[in-house]
Amino acid sequence: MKPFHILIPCGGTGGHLFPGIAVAEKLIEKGHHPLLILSDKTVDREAIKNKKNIAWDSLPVAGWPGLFSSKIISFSIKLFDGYKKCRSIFLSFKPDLILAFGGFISALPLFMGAKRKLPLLVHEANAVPGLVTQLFFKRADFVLLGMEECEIPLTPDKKIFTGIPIRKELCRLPRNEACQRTGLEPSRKTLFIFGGSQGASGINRLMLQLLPLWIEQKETIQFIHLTGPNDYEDCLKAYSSYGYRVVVEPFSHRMNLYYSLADLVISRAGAMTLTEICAFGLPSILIPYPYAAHDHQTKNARVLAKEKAAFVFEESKTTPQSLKEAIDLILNSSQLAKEMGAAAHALFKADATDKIVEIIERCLLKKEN
Ligand SMILES: CC(=O)N[C@H]1[C@@H](OP(=O)(O)OP(=O)(O)OC[C@H]2O[C@@H](n3ccc(=O)[nH]c3=O)[C@H](O)[C@@H]2O)O[C@H](CO)[C@@H](O)[C@@H]1O
Repeated sequence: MKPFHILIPCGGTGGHLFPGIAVAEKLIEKGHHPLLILSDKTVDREAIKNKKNIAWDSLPVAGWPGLFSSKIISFSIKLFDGYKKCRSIFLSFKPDLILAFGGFISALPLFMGAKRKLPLLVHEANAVPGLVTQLFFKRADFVLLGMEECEIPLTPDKKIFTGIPIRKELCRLPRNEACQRTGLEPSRKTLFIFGGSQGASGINRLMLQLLPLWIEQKETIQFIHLTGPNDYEDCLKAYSSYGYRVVVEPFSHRMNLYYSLADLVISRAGAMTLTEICAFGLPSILIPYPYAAHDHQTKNARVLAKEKAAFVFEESKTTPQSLKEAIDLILNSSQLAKEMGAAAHALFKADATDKIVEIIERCLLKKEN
């Protein structure tokens, strides 16, 4: 097959960007030329910085602020600049197909791709379709679903359940090796806490309130806590003041080490995070972000809860005591932990990347003929 140019808008947040990276790496392996379109946000720069082999550009656009928002003027200016930049990317890169992973960054490339009658693929990671999917699903050649539960009013031949592509470096390491590389101990129970790609102040707050309750288990437990940029110092100080064994980072590129060590994950319920929990077959306690659009994180979390793979806690009703009870229940019952992990692993679609690349190539061949 001749090499094609594939434009992949996937910036704005780790949950969109990491699947884009996974597909881009596979496309490069197959001799194609992908170009990722990112946003100007720090999280995008952080996530792409170790991927020197992947070409990317960025658009200066912002998310839709709402019609009556005071940010509507700055949104419009950015949209105009974004339009000009996007047009120049189309002129120089000459894409053959657009694969969009949703989020505000996808709208302009999909719009321009549609105007040029290019094949369009829209990947919807969540259990509820986001704004971009709602705007473009009718025009897309195929909508690719991260979760089968996502309802989109299309005939079954137009929507394909692919799952969510996972970065190839996210593979399990032996516990001893992961401990050596993190300074943690293999014999201790390990809680892995994080809040998606940008941290979660709600989860950080709950954990800080919880820390005094574990003092008696201090010698048998250890923590890995990715805080996001805002609460890093406070969290680090709190763990140190109680003398816990812990790794605290604002953002980490060592997710494979941490998933390999985790006995239990406590996290938000972003779609990419859930896919990774399932890939590693881990039990989890999910605290969905309460302000996510259409409460999609709660619906994502329910997909795991329905299979008894995760406990779901509503942030506003969660107390440190209720959270600790659930954590202790899972950590103290290896049978329960094993069953939850196995239920999570059964939900994992290991061939998501291959399937998406196959669909891309099928669309390109059809366009050629
Ligand atoms: C608040 C909100 O609306 N968040 C959305 C956003 O979340 P967000 O960007 O947080 O995405 P996810 O939770 O799905 O994924 C987070 C990703 O960041 C990685 N990671 C995280 C922390 C870290 O230190 N290092 C690191 O590499 C994780 O391994 C994972 O790959 O996009 C997701 C995909 O559409 C949605 O499901 C989420 O609901």
